[in-house]
This record gives sequence, C-alpha cells and structure tokens, in this order.
Amino acid sequence: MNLTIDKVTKTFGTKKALKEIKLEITTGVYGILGANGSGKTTLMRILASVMRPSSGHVYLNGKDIVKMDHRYRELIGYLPQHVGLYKSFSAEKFLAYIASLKGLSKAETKRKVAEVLELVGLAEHRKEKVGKFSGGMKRRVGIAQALLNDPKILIVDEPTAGLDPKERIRFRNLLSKISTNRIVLLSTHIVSDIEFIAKEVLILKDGQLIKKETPQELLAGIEDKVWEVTVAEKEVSHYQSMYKVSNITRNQDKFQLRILSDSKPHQYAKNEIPNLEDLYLYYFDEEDDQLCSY
Ligand SMILES: Nc1ncnc2c1ncn2[C@@H]1O[C@H](COP(=O)(O)OP(=O)(O)OP(=O)(O)O)[C@@H](O)[C@H]1O
Repeated sequence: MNLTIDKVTKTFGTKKALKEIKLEITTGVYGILGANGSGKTTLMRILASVMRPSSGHVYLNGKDIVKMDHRYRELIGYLPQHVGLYKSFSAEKFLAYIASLKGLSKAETKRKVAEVLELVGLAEHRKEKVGKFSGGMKRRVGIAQALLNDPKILIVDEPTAGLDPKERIRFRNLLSKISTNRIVLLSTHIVSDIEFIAKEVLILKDGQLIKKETPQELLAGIEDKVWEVTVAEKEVSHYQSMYKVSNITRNQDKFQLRILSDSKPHQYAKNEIPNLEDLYLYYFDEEDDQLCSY
C-alpha cells in the first residue's frame, strides 16, 4: 500500500496552511510532529478526505483519492481531535450505532463491535456508559469506532491530549499493535507519543514538511548539538538568553543546563546523547511554550 501526497497546498483566505507537501507513505506508524498551527490537522483532514486540497493531489496506489471517492473513504478510519460521543450510551451501544451508520449488517455489527472492544481493552466495560469513562477510555472508544470498518488507513489527530502518562502509554501501545498491514498517521506535539512507535517522523513547520526521517536519523542529525554545562546561579539567565536550554537541574549550589547549540557553549561543556525532546526544541524553539514531553 502506498499513499502519495503530491504537491498538496491548502489555503484559507490569505493563509497558506499547507505549502506544496510532497510525501510517500507505506504501512506502519508515522508521527506528524509540529507546533500549534503548523498544519497537522489540515493535512490529516485532507488525507481523511473530509477536506480537499486547494491544489495538488493525493494518490492511493496510484489512484487519485478524489476520484476514488467512497471507495477511498471505505478504507479510512479517522479519529478527529474532538469526537462527539453519546454520553448516555454504553460503549457497546455507541459502537453498534456507529457501525450501523457505516453500513455494517446486524451480524457484522455484532462481530465487529465485540472485536474492537476487545482490541482496545474495553470488553469488560462494554455495558458501562461512555459519559462515565476516563479520558483515556473515551479516546479508546474513539479508536474503536474508527476501527469498525477495518480501515487500511487510520488517521488519529492528537489522540493523547489530556491523557495521563499511564493512559498515554496504553494508547500508543494500542496504535503500535494495530499498525501491522495498515498505515497509521498520528499527529501530536507530545514527543514521547511517537519516540518509540513511529517508523518515521514527519516534521511540519509553518505548513511545510521540513523533515521525514526515522527517529534514529532525526536524533543522529543533532548528535553533536546537545551539551551539558554546569554553571553558578547568576550565570543561568545569561545562558538562557544566549542558547536554547532544554532542561535545568539544580545540583547543590550549581546548575546543570542542557543546551542545544551548533558550537560548544562553554570550554567544559560535555556532549550529551540527544532525545526527541531536544529535537523538538531544536526545530520549534520560538514556540517553546508548546513543548510537551511528559
Ligand atoms: N477552516 C479554517 N479557516 C481558516 N484558517 C484555518 C482553518 N483551518 C486551519 N486554519 C489555519 O491554518 C493553519 C494550520 O492549522 P491546523 O489546524 O492544520 O494546524 P495544527 O498543526 O493542526 O494545529 P493544532 O496543533 O493547534 O491543532 C493555522 O494557522 C490555522 O489557523
């Protein structure tokens, strides 16, 4: 399976939300990383075929998805950022309702609802009301509904926003599990969501695709740019104003700064092994209030 994004641009009035995106995707988990407003949701909506590009095309195995129309949509599972759940429905009833909207027969509905509930780990809660579920359980219901039609392409937009660390780990393991033989596209600005499960990371910035590499390749790209410097308290603000500082730790009366810099920031600076959190700061320094690593 091959999804080709060919010079896709999306314009809203004068705002260019996507600028000539070119990209090839095959099966596996792809993480789309970008600060707020970088174009993640717009790209996902185009790939989910709920929005059309202003120019450019998307091809699935060489066929234009606009021309494929419902034949493409049948292959899609989409979990938008905000999904409306019927809170007074039980998980099972809600999924059966969505299955009927997706055109599944009664027998298929019964089978698929049981299957997806099992897959997302909610089988034992199937009779409980969705309104009483935790954030993580609600997101799992969201994934379950997106999986009802056994999609070949699963698109999930910021699925872990608002989840606690335990729920987030559970959720990303679930995505990893279901990525066999499927394309899974996951947008996030939480670096640890994709660090371990993404085959490749796509970095979007101001509507442009600036990187498409494996997490290892991305990290190798900043290998010699992460430093640790130990300074006195009065020097901390100087380093903060001069460099991108990804972490500050107090060590008795000294401070250890984790600094991102192309050159050695101090004669005694030590090189450190980079992580994706450093990478995020490296690319999105001006939006550092967005940095979320958990
Ligand atoms: N329907 C719309 N009308 C006008 N502008 C829009 C519309 N949708 C998106 N935009 C603009 O396009 C840009 C990209 O938005 P998009 O929602 O794709 O970004 P994002 O990376 O998903 O951000 P977030 O992380 O906040 O969801 C933003 O500047 C946004 O304001």
